[in-house]
Amino acid sequence: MDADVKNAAISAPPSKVENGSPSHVILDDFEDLSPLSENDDSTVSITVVGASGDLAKKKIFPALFALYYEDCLPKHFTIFGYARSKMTDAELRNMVSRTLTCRIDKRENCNEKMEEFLKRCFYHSGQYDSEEHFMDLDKKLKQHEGSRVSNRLFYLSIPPNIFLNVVKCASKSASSVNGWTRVIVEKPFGRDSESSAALTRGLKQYLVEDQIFRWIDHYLGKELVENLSVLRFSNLVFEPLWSRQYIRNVQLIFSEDFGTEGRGGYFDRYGIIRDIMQNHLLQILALFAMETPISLEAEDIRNEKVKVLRSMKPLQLEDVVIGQYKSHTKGGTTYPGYTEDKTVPNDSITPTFAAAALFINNARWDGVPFLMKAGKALHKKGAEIRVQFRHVPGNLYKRSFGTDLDTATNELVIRVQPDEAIYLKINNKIPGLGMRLDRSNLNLHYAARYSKEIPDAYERLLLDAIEGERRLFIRSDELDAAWELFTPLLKELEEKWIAPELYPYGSRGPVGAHYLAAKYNVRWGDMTTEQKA
Ligand SMILES: NC(=O)C1=CN([C@@H]2O[C@H](COP(=O)(O)OP(=O)(O)OC[C@H]3O[C@@H](n4cnc5c(N)ncnc54)[C@H](OP(=O)(O)O)[C@@H]3O)[C@@H](O)[C@H]2O)C=CC1
Ligand SMILES: O=C1O[C@H](COP(=O)(O)O)[C@@H](O)[C@H](O)[C@H]1O
Repeated sequence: MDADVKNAAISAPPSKVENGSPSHVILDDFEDLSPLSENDDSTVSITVVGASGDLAKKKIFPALFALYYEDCLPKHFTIFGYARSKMTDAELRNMVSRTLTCRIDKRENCNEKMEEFLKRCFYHSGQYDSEEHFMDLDKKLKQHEGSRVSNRLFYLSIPPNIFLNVVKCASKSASSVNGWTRVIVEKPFGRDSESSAALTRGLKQYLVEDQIFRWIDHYLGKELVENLSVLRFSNLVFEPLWSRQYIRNVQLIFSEDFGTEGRGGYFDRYGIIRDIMQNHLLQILALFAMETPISLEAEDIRNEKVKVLRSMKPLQLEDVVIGQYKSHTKGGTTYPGYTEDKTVPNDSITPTFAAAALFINNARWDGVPFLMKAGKALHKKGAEIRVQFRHVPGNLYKRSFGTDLDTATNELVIRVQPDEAIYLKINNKIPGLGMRLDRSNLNLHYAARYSKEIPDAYERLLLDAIEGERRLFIRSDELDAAWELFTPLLKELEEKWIAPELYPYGSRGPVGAHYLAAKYNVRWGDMTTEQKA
């Protein structure tokens, strides 16, 4: 990309992000978001590269439609699908409409809005490494943009080995000449510190940092993850407790009740530690544990997150348990083991489950175990943060809890998905003449409290990228720190050829995870039966 084009890209026209504050931080309702740009002189073209793929169909097109439905896209916008598969515009529209299953489905005028939306969707077939094909795309984009200032967003929804080819061709042949050009790069961003640094160097040959919306971490766009800072920094009752003085341990738990079906080829090269822990769970940990940022500006939040990541104690092999699911028959149905997937080598030792104990070496968190657990093909689907508090010193009601005082400690649960909720387990007197206690939940159950559906994380991230807001994307020093933490462990696992503990499809995962927690006097909160929140 030549210098002029780079400069045009950096000096992006003003968006709704003014004075660095994302406008939606202060809004309490998604509907309040007005169209991004009222400016009739500019247009945004969004090119979904890899439009024929799984993610594009499942997440990106539905999110774009939801944004359109909510009037959050600019007045002038065009969406292009780009991939090698041969397709006409009509075929793309057909594919998109068949897969547009999203939260909008049951809303008023959905069909009408969808028709309007589809009229703005087009397709261009081309190779990923052909500057000529991107030049053809550029011509088509120009036809739609007319004489307006053109802003262009490329979403790389393709396998990582072709990220660089696309960035090279798009930047050389299809960059905007008078507006901004931005590129959203999907995960995985490398396999380790070295490959991640090499990818960053590669991207920087063609783009400047401001243009790169690196490694879209869609967990940061989830409603309850976004709410973490609100919960902590806008309620006096939590922040004073948020330290080693009152918190015994923090648990970050991700589970899926299905295997790698259809994605074995990708997954086997990465495994669950790279797929979930090094990014989604670690990002949540950093947000959870960071100090109060100076402001809500992206850079201030990222500065605090990176301090947490750089304070982490190196991860020890003995603090990690890995597992892999095996075939299991239940109710007459046989669920295949990981290595039975045709795209996975028979002797694969790639972990589909991992648990780890991490520590932050700083004054606030010294000695507090942050336990992470992530697995596929488990008994349920969910993601949650569990904060287990310390015992009440000199507890007057000790006798009411029998010998197991651990069951009497408070626990704050932030259920990220499904069925979003925040609840606090407390001890309470059972009404009556006697003095008997039970455990009850102070419960903020989203479905009961709010009538609105929750936007998909991809909607938020796409909107932010269009607005130029970066707080949910990962800065290069954050990325480096995340890889620095996990790379030595990943290398050791691979070099020592450590075999994962097998667990049956649909089970609660390897027993080793319980021993790991027990080593730190912790019980996994999701393993105990608890009152339904
Ligand atoms: N799917 C998901 O749930 C998630 C995916 N991601 C990431 O998003 C990106 C896209 O994922 P997903 O849609 O699942 O990927 P796909 O495997 O579906 O690939 C997307 C498109 O890329 C093209 N493609 C696939 N393999 C190759 C290849 N070897 N060489 C060149 N082109 C190829 C195909 O289009 P064509 O043949 O038409 O050119 C395909 O439709 C990846 O980086 C993935 O890691 C991240 C989170 C979740
Ligand atoms: O990034 C990924 O996330 C999905 C889980 O996302 P969710 O929003 O459905 O919870 C996971 O299935 C996939 O393996 C991983 O790459």
